[in-house]
Amino acid sequence: MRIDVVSIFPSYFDGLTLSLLGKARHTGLLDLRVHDLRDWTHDRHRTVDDTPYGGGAGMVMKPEPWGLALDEIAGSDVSGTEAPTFIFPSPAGEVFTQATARDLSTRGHLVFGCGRYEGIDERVFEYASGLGEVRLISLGDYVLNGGEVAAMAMIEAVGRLIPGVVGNPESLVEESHEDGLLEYPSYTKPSVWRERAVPEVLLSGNHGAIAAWRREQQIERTRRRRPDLLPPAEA
Ligand SMILES: COc1cccc(Cn2ccc3ccc(-c4cc(N)[nH]n4)cc32)c1
Repeated sequence: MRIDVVSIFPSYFDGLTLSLLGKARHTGLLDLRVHDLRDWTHDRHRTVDDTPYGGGAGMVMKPEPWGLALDEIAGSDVSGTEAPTFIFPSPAGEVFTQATARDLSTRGHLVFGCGRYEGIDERVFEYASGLGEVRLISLGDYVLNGGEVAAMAMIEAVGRLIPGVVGNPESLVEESHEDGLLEYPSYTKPSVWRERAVPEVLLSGNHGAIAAWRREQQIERTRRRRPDLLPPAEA
């Protein structure tokens, strides 16, 4: 998979050289390219923003640099297999879920456009829809200062689903949200820690009992913390 990121703060993404995604980049499983939007400006001050038409507080990101950036990135996709999917983090977008991550992980080329200020000129999204699918995606119902943190989270959630990135694919199945429920509690040695013992069933070697206990824990946790996720049968 190829992922391009466009931002006025490209160093935000230095963290993606570490750990599993860093390894995936090194082995070629993930082709991640980070771009500075100011590279597509042509004035002395490398201007990317201006005042909003209609008035209002703050500044809006100018469409010209974005149009040049998206044209170059979309045009550089030599695989030519499919058009890129453009993802713009936005407080006004669809909410990102594990299902969104699974969907995006099946695509060949993602382009993340990270806005700042009060957002990006709306015509950029309209223009990008002529280059590929456009998705405005929110990380959740809270306000960030820009799209970079949201893009980092989405890139990690999508990147780890690429076959080969996470060593043991089984670990992708049993985790929270994969089966719609929150994951069960985990324990490791020592079996007693500060007078707190590991649940006996986990030491029993009875795999059927362990699986049943874990499922019950998932349902109980989901009922307590995220009743909205409970399937009707378990409500
Ligand atoms: C109402 O508050 C805002 C209205 C407009 C713009 C901004 C700041 N901002 C600029 C670009 C940008 C991209 C994403 C997000 C964002 C995503 C999520 N889940 N929260 N916030 C916020 C962004 C704040």
